[in-house]
Amino acid sequence: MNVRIGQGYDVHAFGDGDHVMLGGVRVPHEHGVIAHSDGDVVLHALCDAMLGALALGDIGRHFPPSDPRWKDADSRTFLRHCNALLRERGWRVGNADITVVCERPKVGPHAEAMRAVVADDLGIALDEVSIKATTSERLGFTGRAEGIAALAVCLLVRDAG
Ligand SMILES: Nc1ccn([C@@H]2O[C@H](COP(=O)(O)O)[C@@H](O)[C@H]2O)c(=O)n1
Ligand SMILES: C[C@@]1(CO)OP(=O)(O)OP(=O)(O)OC[C@H]1O
Repeated sequence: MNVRIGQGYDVHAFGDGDHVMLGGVRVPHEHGVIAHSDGDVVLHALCDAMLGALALGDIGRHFPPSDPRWKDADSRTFLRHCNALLRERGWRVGNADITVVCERPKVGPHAEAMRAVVADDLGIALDEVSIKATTSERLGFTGRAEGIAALAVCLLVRDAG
């Protein structure tokens, strides 16, 4: 079996609003995020990890922020597109591990729903998707609750043939 590895990172600043989208799940919060799309840092970081594993560029190359088609877009559209790019090349995500960094909102209560969305969109098993969270102990921009960040690592697998 052939394998590839990729990593991704995304940040969005908090702004006006009453929820954030995380892993395709609407999470109530006292702020929204400032973004061209729905600003889902979990899915953006994961897309970048998947694209990076095959050296296919980054999310901004595939979905330019200058393109009005992606205004307020559902980031699951990006995830499914990236997954299709891998699948048509014979690859699939073997597993993905994602960490969300923010003081608030609490991610834990929503993590299982996020895992289910990601596993469904990638067509992989639930136990192949991990979503974790940490604060940054009130340090830095996440610690001051100015924004939210996510880091993703994924392994791609392909049957040797
Ligand atoms: N936004 C967050 C941040 C953290 N958690 C959960 O709390 C645990 C402790 O966080 P520390 O930063 O103090 O280590 C962490 O392991 C998560 O389980 C969370 O759900 N949402
Ligand atoms: C997702 C895109 C879509 O236009 O815009 P944003 O929602 O602003 O998110 P970002 O993480 O900055 O990635 C760039 C773009 O691809």
